[in-house]
Parts: sequence; structure tokens; C-alpha cells
Amino acid sequence: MARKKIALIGAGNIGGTLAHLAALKGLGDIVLFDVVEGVPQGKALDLSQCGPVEGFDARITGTNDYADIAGADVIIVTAGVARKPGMSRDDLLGINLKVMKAVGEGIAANAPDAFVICITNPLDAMVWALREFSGLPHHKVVGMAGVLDSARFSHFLAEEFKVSVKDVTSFVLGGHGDTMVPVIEYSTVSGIPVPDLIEMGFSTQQRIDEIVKRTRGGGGEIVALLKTGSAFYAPATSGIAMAESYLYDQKRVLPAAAHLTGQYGIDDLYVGVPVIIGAGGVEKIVEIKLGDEAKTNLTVSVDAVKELLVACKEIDSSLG
Ligand SMILES: NC(=O)c1ccc[n+]([C@@H]2O[C@H](COP(=O)([O-])OP(=O)(O)OC[C@H]3O[C@@H](n4cnc5c(N)ncnc54)[C@H](O)[C@@H]3O)[C@@H](O)[C@H]2O)c1
Ligand SMILES: O=C(O)C[C@H](O)C(=O)O
Repeated sequence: MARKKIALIGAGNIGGTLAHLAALKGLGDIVLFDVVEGVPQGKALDLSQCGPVEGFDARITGTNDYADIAGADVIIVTAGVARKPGMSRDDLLGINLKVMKAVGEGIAANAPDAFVICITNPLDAMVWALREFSGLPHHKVVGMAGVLDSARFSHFLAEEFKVSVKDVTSFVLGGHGDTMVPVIEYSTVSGIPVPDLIEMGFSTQQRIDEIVKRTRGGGGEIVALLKTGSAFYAPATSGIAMAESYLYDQKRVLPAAAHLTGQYGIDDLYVGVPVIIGAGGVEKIVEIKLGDEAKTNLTVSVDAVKELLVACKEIDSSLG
């Protein structure tokens, strides 16, 4: 069987880390694409030289030519600009929308059968725009944010409860902005819901509220510390988990920005919800029952995403 081909559009911090992880995990041959000449080629060479030490023989190449992504099975898009301290993700919309147009057209012309995972911010608007520009089927274009946000929530919960993070499951839904919705009733330690753990004295409602707030600001906390860019290790790991679920038909249930057609009362919008990812792409949107507070918070989050789409359409009339 021929090896799978993974194309990474954007060879920056996340792109390079994705390539490293994909090679270590033996996902397939890797093509790193970037507009900057030399960077994808240099990173590909450096990464290839990990092979003899790590014992992987993936072919890793760098390119500035979209023709080289032809036949890709999975494409992960991180092309664009990351925020710096003092900026919101939404401040990136104008510049990254233009990048999504170029990337969408490059994918459509060269790898229209790929499963595409968008990571570029502001995520929910960019994955929607990338799908529009590429014209790929909606179930083959998905956004990565929920896996990362849930990983952050799980990490903070594990620290709070003083338990292994392996036993913590959590769900963060909605848009990937400050209005994201960590859902406490579906967050558990070995199946024990967080509200029950509060009753059992593992924590207090006030402490959990603080963790929810920290999760919502999790990206900004790292931007403020790094000063020159944003998080990339956990975002790359999260993107790879989604790629693996597609490549190995794992049918994992993961929170991801998926195209909704009436689910959760939301129509024609990409927003973070639990989905099943398998060989068919986004095979199913999972509609969980939400309490009143989560429902209200999801509406606020969805409204924020809708505003971004209005802004996209104002900037690029072809999206109208
Ligand atoms: N969805 C999430 O959860 C999440 C998490 C972290 C970062 N992000 C976002 O991911 C994006 C990438 O982050 P990063 O840290 O890798 O940034 P980075 O600046 O390190 O890398 C971005 C790369 O994109 C390249 N690029 C710019 N325009 C391009 C184009 N038209 N075609 C191809 N490549 C192009 C740049 O040359 C650069 O190498 C940012 O928008 C960031 O906000 C999203
Ligand atoms: O915060 C950012 O700008 C990057 C990313 O969206 C994150 O959550 O780490």
C-alpha cells in the first residue's frame, strides 16, 4: 500500500511541529508548503535529518509550489499570521482571510480529495472561508480548536483534582474565542461529572469557575508569556489527533469546528461541536443535550462567529 501523503500549508511554528509529530508517528510522507522561500525547504531538511536518529524514513520535502501537494490525503492549514500581546484573534481576520483565499484556491486546484484541517485564526471564520474558497465538500473541511481548548480545560481540571490527566475528559464547544463554552456537565474524571466532584469536596464551584475563565483565556495567557507569537506544541498535537482519526478511520468523538446545518439550532455556520471523524471525514455531528446556561453561552459564542462572517463578506464580496 502506498504511503499516505500529508501536506502542511504554513511552515511556521505549528507547521514545523506538525511535520515533526507526523514523521515521529509515521503518518506518511510530508510536504511542507510556505510562501517564504527557503523556510519550508530548510525545515524539511532539518526534520529529515531526525530520521536516522529516530528511525523514521518518511520523505519530508519543502516547497513554495502548490503543485507539490497533489494527491495529499490530509492537509493541515496553519498559513497566516499569529497574534501578539495586546491583539485579539479577530484582529487577524483581514490579513488571514486573504491567505485563506490563496490556500483554498491552491487546494482546489491540486488536492481536492484531501481531508482539510484548518488551524489558522480567527478559526471559525477562517475554516468557513477556506471551505468557501476551496469549494470542497463541507464534511471534508474542519477546524481545529475544540481539541486544544478541551486539552487545556482537562489539564487545569487534572491539576485541580490532583488526578491523572489520562482520566479527565472535557468538552469545550462554541467558537474559538473568549466566548468559548467549556461544558462542565460533560467534563468528568473516569466518568464522574465535575458537578458531582464538587459535591464530593474535590473542589468548589468558585475554583471551577476560575478554571473555566482560565481555559477561555488559555491562548492569550500563552501569547502574553511568549510575546512573539502564540501556542504551537499543543495546537500541533491536537491537529495530529484529528488527522489520525481520519487516516486510521478511528471514529473518535472530538470537539471540532464543523459545518452545521440546523444542529443545535445553528444553520450554515462552522462552530465547535462534538463530531465523529473517520475515513469519511466529519461523519456525524453529535448533538448533546445542553443545560440552560450552556445553551445561553453557546448562543453568545455563535453570535460572535456570525459577526466575523459579516466582516469576511464585507472584505471579500465573492463570499457574499
Ligand atoms: N485554531 C487554534 O486553536 C490555533 C492555535 C494556535 C495558533 N493558531 C493560529 O495558527 C496560525 C499559525 O500559527 P503559527 O504559530 O504557526 O504562526 P507562524 O507565524 O509561526 O507560521 C505561519 C506561517 O504561515 C506562513 N504564511 C503566511 N502567508 C502564507 C500563505 N499565503 N501561504 C502559505 N504560508 C503562508 C508564514 O510564512 C509562516 O511561516 C495563526 O493564525 C495562529 O493564530 C490557531
Ligand atoms: O491564542 C491564540 O492566538 C492562538 C490560539 O488560538 C490558541 O488558543 O492558542
